[in-house]
Amino acid sequence: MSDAVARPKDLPVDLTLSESELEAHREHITAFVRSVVDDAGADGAVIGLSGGIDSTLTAHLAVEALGAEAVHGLVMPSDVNTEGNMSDAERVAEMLGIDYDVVDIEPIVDAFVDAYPAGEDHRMALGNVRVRTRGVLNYFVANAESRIVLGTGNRSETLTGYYTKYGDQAVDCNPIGNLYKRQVRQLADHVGVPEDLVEKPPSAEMWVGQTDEEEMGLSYDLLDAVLVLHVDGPLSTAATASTLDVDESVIDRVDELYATSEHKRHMPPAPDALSL
Ligand SMILES: Nc1ncnc2c1ncn2[C@@H]1O[C@H](COP(=O)(O)OP(=O)(O)OC[C@H]2O[C@@H]([n+]3cccc(C(=O)O)c3)[C@H](O)[C@@H]2O)[C@@H](O)[C@H]1O
Ligand SMILES: Nc1ncnc2c1ncn2[C@@H]1O[C@H](COP(=O)(O)OP(=O)(O)OP(=O)(O)O)[C@@H](O)[C@H]1O
Ligand SMILES: [Mg+2]
Repeated sequence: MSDAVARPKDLPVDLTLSESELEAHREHITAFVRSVVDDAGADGAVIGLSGGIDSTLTAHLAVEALGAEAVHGLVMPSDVNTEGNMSDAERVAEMLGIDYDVVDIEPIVDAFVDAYPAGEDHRMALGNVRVRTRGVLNYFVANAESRIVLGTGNRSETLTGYYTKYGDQAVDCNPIGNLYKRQVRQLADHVGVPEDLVEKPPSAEMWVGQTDEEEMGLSYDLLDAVLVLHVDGPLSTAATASTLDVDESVIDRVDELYATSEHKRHMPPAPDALSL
């Protein structure tokens, strides 16, 4: 694990949900998924399966909500995904008993690079193309099979903008969108997701070796604590830093992620109507 990741021990903020609270979230989320599908008049849902905890938990709850026959999984490997994650994604589909397809996205990504060769060496731009390509495939299936696209965004990602605009956030709903990352792990454990998947380090897998915590520079547990106390909560920068026993620069970093991602949490703006 990199030294650049701020990871204090024994954080004094406890996000742990009780068993009855976890059960309440489970029922609330499954009811939500059912109502989104019903209100849309859709026949079911489609979800991208990455082998990560967000998609694993969301797929699990979708099957509880809709039944396995109503959920279609897409496993979409690229050249930068590990085989372990892709086989975990297939394992999840098989465990849940859902239909799934494996679609290699690299030829599609290659077509984008052929169309715009100057982008090839831009790691982030190319990673975002991989993410957006999966979004296009999700909607291809959703349109053709009358399904809604299930997103897997959680509150920690939403508040930091840690997703690709019109990529993995291009979805019809985010069932786990109100849970901080730590609570995602807890709920996954509660509903019976295997421990190795619950404990796996989160990765966007947009390039080889990427991990969320290294890129953001702080652990999810610390990030979640700052979000709860300061971004969602009432504490000042100084009070949050003092409560968590971290440097104020950590809080500033989270504030910066929150502020610079504001545009991702809104519909694209247009000028005010001009009355002539
Ligand atoms: N102020 C502003 N107002 C309106 N639009 C603004 C803007 N600033 C940038 N933009 C637009 O947004 C674009 C940048 O946003 P975007 O394309 O999303 O790209 P960006 O935010 O630069 O990168 C995506 C971030 O999300 C992470 N990610 C992506 C996908 C999945 C996961 C995961 O956890 O699985 C994580 C990824 O590692 C990276 O840190 C700019 O090119 C511009 O078009
Ligand atoms: N190779 C892939 N195949 C299919 N879907 C993918 C793939 N990579 C990413 N996705 C989709 O994009 C979503 C966002 O990725 P993200 O990494 O945030 O979540 P995750 O992989 O489920 O969990 P973790 O944060 O633990 O890695 C995934 O939940 C999944 O729906
Ligand atoms: Mg992932």
